[in-house]
Amino acid sequence: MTKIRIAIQKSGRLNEDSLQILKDCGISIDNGKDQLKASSRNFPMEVFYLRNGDIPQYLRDGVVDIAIIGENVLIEKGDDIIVAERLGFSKCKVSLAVPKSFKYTSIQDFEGKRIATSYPNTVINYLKEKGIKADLHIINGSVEIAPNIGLADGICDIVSSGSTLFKNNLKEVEVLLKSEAVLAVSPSISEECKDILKKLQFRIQSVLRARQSKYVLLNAPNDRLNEILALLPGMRSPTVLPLADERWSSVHTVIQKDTFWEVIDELKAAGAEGILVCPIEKMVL
Ligand SMILES: Nc1ncnc2c1ncn2[C@@H]1O[C@H](COP(=O)(O)OP(=O)(O)OP(=O)(O)O)[C@@H](O)[C@H]1O
Ligand SMILES: O=P(O)(O)OC[C@H]1O[C@H](OP(=O)(O)OP(=O)(O)O)[C@H](O)[C@@H]1O
Ligand SMILES: [Mg+2]
Repeated sequence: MTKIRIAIQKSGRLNEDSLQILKDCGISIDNGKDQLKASSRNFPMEVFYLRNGDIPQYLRDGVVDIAIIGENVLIEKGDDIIVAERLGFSKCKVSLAVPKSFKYTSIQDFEGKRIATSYPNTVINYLKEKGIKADLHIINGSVEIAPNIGLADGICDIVSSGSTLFKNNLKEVEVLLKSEAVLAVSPSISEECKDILKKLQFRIQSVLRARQSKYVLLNAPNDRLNEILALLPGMRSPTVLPLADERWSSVHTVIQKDTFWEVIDELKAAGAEGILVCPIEKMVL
């Protein structure tokens, strides 16, 4: 039986969330400690645990069919590789930063300067677009320390909370790209694996949709029901059920997690009571 070969990060920031999304898709993986390859018991899938930075090459060579990888790494090393899904975790930016004391005015300030980075292609392409020439100093980690030890005038690296920049007396001056974990596909994926990928994407989409939504139940006084319903954008329209007390109804619907607090305040103001907000496990449209 054909199995789709998926690469996920062996250890690091993407590992746990990558395994979690597969688990939420109902895919169980037999995972022996220190195993570099594992199989699923209930889905035609083989998992390869690899370094994030090596994954674009494995996709290109067809050693794996798909991968969960930081989009920033794909942009740096695999712009020929297709993104099938954006997965919504490991969100970060790739940015240029300079010492706080540097009076930065524009990208022109990087002309002739030394930039330390682990993302040379990303930096070169960005500077080329802006017509700037700079010297790149390629290092694999602890990039933020480079200006403090006299190795570079500025850096280009991942920024998330900004605390690493802050601790190293640096400030972000240009955002080159925004990234998140993505499901990437090998250019040489077989037709059989494409069918398995379709099934996986269907599951991933249901999981991601559910993660973004909440199931809301509330009691509404009938004389203000229309006002309350107008506040609730449901999947189709809210479900309204009569309560034993005929002056009240029970309203069920799904709302976006992001709009949750705003809507809740408005619902309370409109007379809703006993509001329950529940997580949703899967959401199939
Ligand atoms: N601080 C952060 N906040 C959010 N996402 C991040 C952060 N740092 C890295 N990432 C994302 O997670 C990915 C993996 O980062 P991590 O530091 O675990 O691995 P790495 O050392 O770059 O890769 P490798 O697996 O090749 O050793 C990055 O490519 C990026 O997409
Ligand atoms: O803006 P922040 O929230 O501080 O995150 C940014 C930092 O996170 C990453 O490093 P990581 O912790 O993964 O260490 P690494 O250099 O060993 O990969 C990245 O390389 C930055 O240094
Ligand atoms: Mg890192």
